[in-house]
Amino acid sequence: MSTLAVPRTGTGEPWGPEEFTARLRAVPAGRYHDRHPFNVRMHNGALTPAELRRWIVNRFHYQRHIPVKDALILAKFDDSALRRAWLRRIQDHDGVTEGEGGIERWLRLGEAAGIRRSRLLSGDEVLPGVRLAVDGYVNFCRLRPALEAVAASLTELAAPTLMRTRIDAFERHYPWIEAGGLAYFRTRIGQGRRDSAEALPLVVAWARTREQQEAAVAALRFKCDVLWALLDSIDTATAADSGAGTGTDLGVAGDTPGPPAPGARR
Ligand SMILES: O=C(O)c1cc(C(=O)O)c2c(n1)C(=O)C(=O)c1cc(C(=O)O)[nH]c1-2
Repeated sequence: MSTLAVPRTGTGEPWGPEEFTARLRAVPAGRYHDRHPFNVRMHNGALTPAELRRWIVNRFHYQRHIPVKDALILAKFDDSALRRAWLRRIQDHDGVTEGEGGIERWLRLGEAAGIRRSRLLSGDEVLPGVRLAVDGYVNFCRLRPALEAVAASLTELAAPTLMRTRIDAFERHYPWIEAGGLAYFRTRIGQGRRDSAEALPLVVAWARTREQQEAAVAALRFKCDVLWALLDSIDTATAADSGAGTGTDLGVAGDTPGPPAPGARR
């Protein structure tokens, strides 16, 4: 796992809170997935409907696992206030009642793009690399200490800006997606800000030794790699389409799903 590959000296004096915070912030500033070629093409309006639909289908796999990894993190806390705060994250995605929450909003995004919710829910078209990236994140949160699992969520420091860029890009370049479908992204701007503003002081307070601080920075790097690898996988499927010259649209609403993406799990 990449966290093990990151050298940890752990021998130095701990960084002061300001330096540590700056080092944490520098991670997504340098390697967040907003720079990934697939996202760059999305923002430039260069994606075909088939490519955008493939992204929506595959990103749903990430979305539906966020409350799972948050439940694993919650189980590590021995403090009621912390558990309450983390429970809210789960509710942000699952809703408090049926028909609410981020997962429901993502399903509506799919519908706004012409993808039936049953196709998202089936998971049939999730690419192998996307499965591995998401498993990697969930298992990281399962196995690593709370400090590192919470530090990994700090990619959200960069997410609100990306959400704004994405909303602008969708409105400008992909008007065939019904406007109501963008509610997921609009809601996440505030939630991402609040989540990262809450998590950052926890990480700064919990990491008392240099080794813990370095582990937190490594966790955040690992999470950036998860997001990057996820897009690599989607991008490779896109490249395979172009190579085959098909440009097959896998996502149009209909009772019969299109053929699976190249490399998709059958
Ligand atoms: O669309 C994106 O680019 C993006 C990125 C991230 C992120 O940075 O991890 C999250 C989300 N979206 C998101 O919607 C979301 O709910 C979320 C939760 C978390 C997390 O690690 O706890 N990251 C993200």
